[in-house]
Amino acid sequence: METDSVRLESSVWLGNKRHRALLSGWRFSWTELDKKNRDKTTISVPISEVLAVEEGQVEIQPQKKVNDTDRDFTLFYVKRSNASGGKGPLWSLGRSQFSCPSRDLRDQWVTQLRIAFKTHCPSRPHRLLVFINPYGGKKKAKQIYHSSVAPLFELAGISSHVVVTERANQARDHILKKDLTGFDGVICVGGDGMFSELLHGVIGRTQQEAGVSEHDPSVMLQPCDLHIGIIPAGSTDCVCFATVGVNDPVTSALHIIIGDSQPLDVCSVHHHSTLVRYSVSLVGYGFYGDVLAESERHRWMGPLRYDYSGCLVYLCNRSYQGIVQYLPADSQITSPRDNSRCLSGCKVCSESTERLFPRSESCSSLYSRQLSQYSIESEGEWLSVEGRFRCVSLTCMSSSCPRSPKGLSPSAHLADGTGDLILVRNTHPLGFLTYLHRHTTTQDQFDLPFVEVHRVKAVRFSFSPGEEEDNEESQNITAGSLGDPEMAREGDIESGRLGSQQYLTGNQRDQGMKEEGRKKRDYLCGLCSSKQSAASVWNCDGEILPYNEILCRVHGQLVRLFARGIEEDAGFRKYREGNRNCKGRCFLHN
Ligand SMILES: CCCCCCCCCCCCC/C=C/[C@@H](O)[C@H](COP(=O)(O)O)NC(=O)CCCCC
Ligand SMILES: Nc1ncnc2c1ncn2[C@@H]1O[C@H](COP(=O)(O)OP(=O)(O)O)[C@@H](O)[C@H]1O
Ligand SMILES: [Ca+2]
Repeated sequence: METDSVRLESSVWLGNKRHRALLSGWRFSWTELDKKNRDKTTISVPISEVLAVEEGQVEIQPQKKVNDTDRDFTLFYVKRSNASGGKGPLWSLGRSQFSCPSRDLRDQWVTQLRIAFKTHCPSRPHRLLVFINPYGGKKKAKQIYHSSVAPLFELAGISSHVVVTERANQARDHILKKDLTGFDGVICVGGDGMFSELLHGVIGRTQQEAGVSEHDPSVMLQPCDLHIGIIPAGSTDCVCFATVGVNDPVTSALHIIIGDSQPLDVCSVHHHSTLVRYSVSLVGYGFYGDVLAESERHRWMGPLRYDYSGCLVYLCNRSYQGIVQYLPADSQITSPRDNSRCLSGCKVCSESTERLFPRSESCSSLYSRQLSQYSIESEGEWLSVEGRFRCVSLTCMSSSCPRSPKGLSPSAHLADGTGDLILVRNTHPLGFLTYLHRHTTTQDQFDLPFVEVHRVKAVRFSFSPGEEEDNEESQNITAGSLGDPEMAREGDIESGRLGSQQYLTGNQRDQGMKEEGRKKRDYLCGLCSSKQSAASVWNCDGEILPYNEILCRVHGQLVRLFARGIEEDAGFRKYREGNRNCKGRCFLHN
């Protein structure tokens, strides 16, 4: 329940200008007064966006410096950048130094402001577990964290335990196995692959603790309380961009500090009744799978590897035969072509919370929700599409990123419990180029005769193995029914990005890894030179999955991020669109 807000009002000085400062209604504002005591400009900051109040004149960059005069205090708060001419999603640290008429009044201001943000913002994190991937993106994650993020955490009184990873999956395993008592959130400094490690750790741990089997595709997964924060320092940074609106370490750090909370839909991916991955941004076959596989050979190029591989794969001109079955979402509510955008405070997402988690949920209604949400057995509701596809993608969110500021599905929602399925049928090379190019412009990429898009709750994919992809048996070894997932986790072999990330045991795992490695190698070598009928691989949030058949389900609002969705007003939209129009491509704040 909301407690009464604190109130204080007095005259203060900012530099040599007199102001009236007012703390009231959970806002702190200061108004410049002219010589005749008339109001000039007012700046108003919600208490929820105040980071810290310090006695004296304080600076934190490059180092904390305090000039302790006994009538001064410094306020640190979230400042919307107006570099774009409007209130875009880019935030910076605001700092204002106030001088009070007396020390007593200064002490009152400091006390009251601190009381205000402590009582009004109880969900701010106090202790964070931070994972830094020193090899992600342009290999600048450590520098980004220590120079731009750590000083802000310190200023806000957040203590952090930092782990610089030494191998792939270290962050995931840490979250799965180590004592996390006292941590209010886990943070990754890296790209989408690093985020994915945290996602798997947090979901896996929550299910372990709740006694839920992740391998059962019809199970109702337990929503996760531990928040995930992302400091972007990777190559695509799609999850950060799509949930914050910009890839900027300071903006993300500020969202973390003020304890923002954004629920996120997650898609589970099963192969033959075994959970193989979770995904939030992309489960893609064909073009996106081929680009990812090709890009792994050029990792030394850093983020540019995707552009280079994208061109190569485009020139290969490949398509794949398959069957896609999907369970449509309720088309009465929203549609992927309704031209809406999921922005901060999205009504569709907040109304979905009620639908996904009814308030009067008893044990029995929880059970009935499980059955109704996952009535996979009601075969009549599934629709089927067969054909030859350039690419097939499923995304739980818009998947916007600097390469594509409106994303794979611009009207998708972050937390509505649905995903968008995009089917791009085989077409001539120029047609496909038009489709790809439209991701970077304001033109509608779905308004093409060979593209269809559906809002879905679940999808089954089955691609026909081609001549090179004839070993169904090896897939059973790699990811068949593998028994106790807990046992498997214990002995999980460390692997690079191309290695197995499944929870396998003993010989099965070794054999499976060899097979999987062989398939990936064959795939990479065969790109372009192989026949049209060869299989692609799945791109699952940047991880390669070499299966022909998978089952995907969307789990509404399964995890929570320290974010609030994209804040965008008309001014920023104009700036963004202007940027795009002038160059055709729009790379924002990367
Ligand atoms: C002619 C211009 C073509 C431009 C096409 C642009 C389409 C961009 C859509 C991007 C969707 C991104 C979905 C997110 C995927 C990431 O999870 C994954 C891994 O990221 P990271 O760990 O940071 O490396 N990134 C990719 O798979 C890159 C796909 C790039 C495709 C060109
Ligand atoms: N110390 C490490 N050495 C090797 N790989 C790592 C390490 N730490 C994390 N990884 C793996 O690196 C992959 C890519 O990391 P990411 O931060 O997403 O960078 P990028 O966006 O450039 O792909 C992730 O899948 C992660 O599992
Ligand atoms: Ca969604």
